[in-house]
Amino acid sequence: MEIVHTIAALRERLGEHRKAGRRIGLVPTMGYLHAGHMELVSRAKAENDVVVTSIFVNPLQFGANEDLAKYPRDLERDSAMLRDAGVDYLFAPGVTDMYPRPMQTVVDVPKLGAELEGAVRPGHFAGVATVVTKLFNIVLPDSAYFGEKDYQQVTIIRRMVEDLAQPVRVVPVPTVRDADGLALSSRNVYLSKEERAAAVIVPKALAEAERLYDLGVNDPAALEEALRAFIEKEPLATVEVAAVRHPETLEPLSKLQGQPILIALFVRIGTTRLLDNRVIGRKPSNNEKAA
Ligand SMILES: Nc1ncnc2c1ncn2[C@@H]1O[C@H](COP(=O)(O)OP(=O)(O)OP(=O)(O)O)[C@@H](O)[C@H]1O
Ligand SMILES: CC(C)(CO)[C@@H](O)C(=O)[O-]
Ligand code: BAL
Repeated sequence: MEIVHTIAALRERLGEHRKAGRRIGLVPTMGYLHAGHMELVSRAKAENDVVVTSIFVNPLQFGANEDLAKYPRDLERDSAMLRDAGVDYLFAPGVTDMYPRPMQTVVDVPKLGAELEGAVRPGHFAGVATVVTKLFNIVLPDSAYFGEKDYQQVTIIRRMVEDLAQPVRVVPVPTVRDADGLALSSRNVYLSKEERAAAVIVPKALAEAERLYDLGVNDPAALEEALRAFIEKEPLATVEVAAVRHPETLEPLSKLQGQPILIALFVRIGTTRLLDNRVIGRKPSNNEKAA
C-alpha cells in the first residue's frame, strides 16, 4: 500500500491504472478506523481491481462549536489496518492539500440536507457533498462505498450523483454493530464506561419502533413520541431527532399503512452524538418470502 498526500500524486498513480482498464473503488472516511470502515473496504476489494481509501477530517462539514479539533486521529494505526486489508492507496491529504484556497464553490442538496441531522447541524451536508464531489473528481472511481449508519448521507450522495450525472456507482453498505447492537462509530471512543452502557438504548429503540409498527401503531407522531419517551427513560440520553420518515425523500409521513418507513435517531449520550436508523416494514423480497 502506498500513502499519498497530494492530489497531483494520486492522480498520477491512478491514471496508470485507468489506462490499463482497471476498476477503481473509493472508500471515503475520516479515519480512526473500525470494523464498520473495514466492511466498506472489503466490499470495495471484492468488486474492484484497485482500492483507494481516503482519510480526511473535512473542516467544511463541522459547525463552529463541533468537535473538529478533538476528532480522534491515528494515522499510523489506520494505515496498518488498511495495509493488512490489501488496500492499494491511502489518500491522506492535509487541509491545505485539499483546500489550497478558501473554497468558493459549494455542492448542496438543500432539501434533503435540511432534514433530520441537517436541522441540528446546519451546513453539514453541503460540506459533505462538496468534499465527496472533490474526492470523486480526484479519484474518478468506478464505485464508491458508504455506510448505511449514515443513512441521510448516503441518500444525499445518491441524489447528488443522479442530479449531476456524476459517473460513479454509489454502494450502500449495511451497518456493522457491536455485540449489544450499538452501531460502530469513531465517536464511540468519547463515551465513558457508564455512557457506553447507556448507549445501548439507541439500537433498543430501533427494535421498539419495529415492535410498535408491527403492533399496528399507524400515527407517525405517536410513534415518534413513544420513541422519544422510550429513549429518555435512560437518564444519560437526550433525543435530538427521533423521526419517522419516507425512506427516499426523508419527508414526514401523514399516515402509516404498512409501507416501508425510515426510523432515524440522533441521540446525545452525555455530550456525544450517536446516529442510528432502520428501515422497517419492507415487503419481503423474492429471496425472503415467508414459508
Ligand atoms: N458501523 C458502521 N457500519 C458500516 N459503515 C460505517 C459504520 N460506521 C461508519 N461507517 C461508514 O464509514 C464511512 C466513514 O465514516 P466516518 O469516518 O465518519 O466514521 P464514523 O464511525 O461514522 O465516524 P463518526 O463517529 O464521526 O460518525 C461512512 O460512509 C460511514 O457511513
Ligand atoms: C463521507 C465523508 C468521508 C466525507 O467527509 C464523511 O462524511 C464520513 O466519514 O462519513
Ligand atoms: N457523518 C459522519 C461524519 C460527520 O459526522 O461529520
